[in-house]
Amino acid sequence: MIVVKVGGAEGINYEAVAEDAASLWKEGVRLVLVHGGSSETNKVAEALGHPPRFLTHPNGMQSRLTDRKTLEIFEMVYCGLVNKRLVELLQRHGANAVGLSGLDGRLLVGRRKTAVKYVEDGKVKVHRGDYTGSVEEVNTGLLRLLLEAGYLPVLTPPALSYENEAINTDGDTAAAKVALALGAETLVYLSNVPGLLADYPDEGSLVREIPVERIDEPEYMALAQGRMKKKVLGAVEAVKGGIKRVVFADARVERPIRRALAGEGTVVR
Ligand SMILES: Nc1ncnc2c1ncn2[C@@H]1O[C@H](COP(=O)(O)OP(=O)(O)OP(=O)(O)O)[C@@H](O)[C@H]1O
Repeated sequence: MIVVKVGGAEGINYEAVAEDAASLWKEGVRLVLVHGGSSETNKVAEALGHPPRFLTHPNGMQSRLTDRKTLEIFEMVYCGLVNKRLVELLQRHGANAVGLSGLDGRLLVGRRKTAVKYVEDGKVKVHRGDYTGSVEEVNTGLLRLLLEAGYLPVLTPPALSYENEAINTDGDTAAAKVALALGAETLVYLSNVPGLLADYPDEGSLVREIPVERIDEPEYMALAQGRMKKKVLGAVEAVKGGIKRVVFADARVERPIRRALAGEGTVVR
């Protein structure tokens, strides 16, 4: 079983991702796709006159401020535009794909974080009423039902809170939870870069391998900084949880999944 998370940054070759996923599928490889949609969401939000806002948390991480209107725009893009684009392309390439959000059949359930701490002008403040949260449970029964019946699931945030509200949740973490819950051997993260870059955006600085047992060494700790911190630490956690390897690879190329499986990109194991 392979879980592939398709990032939502500019430049993703959806056609190539779908063609590759469908051909693997037809060869009998069991596959679940999870996708993002961040850059399209930003564009649609601008166009609808509700521009994106981001909060910087005390630990330096950033997240999208998600009020009710933002959540609705997020759903339009993730569950609508991006999910259906992938399902259509997969169907065109012969895979019987089914697109589902975390809400459908309680596929991804988690805790809503209504009060979010953020930093502004050097001060820690609290933003209330946010529709964000993290996935804690995956409905593997529903996923197995689909997989066993020959469908290719295409999953997207939002998740469902315990109070049955939609919550914006991080796609990378959701993909890791799905991979762990299904006992996948490989988790692939595709985005618009060749993998993890030690000196972003210099593509020549691609990190080929991160051995999890050496993550505490300064050379590897240095990689777990800024925007990449969540990705690196999330991958380490996934491997520690039982996934054999996590590969960060390029989604701008032909056959992106096969290349990742061949070890092109950053391999965390
Ligand atoms: N050190 C780094 N190595 C690689 N990529 C980096 C690094 N620092 C920042 N990035 C950026 O991180 C982004 C991660 O891509 P990804 O598509 O997963 O975005 P995302 O915001 O997680 O998308 P979504 O939330 O829609 O899934 C890339 O677009 C890349 O440009």
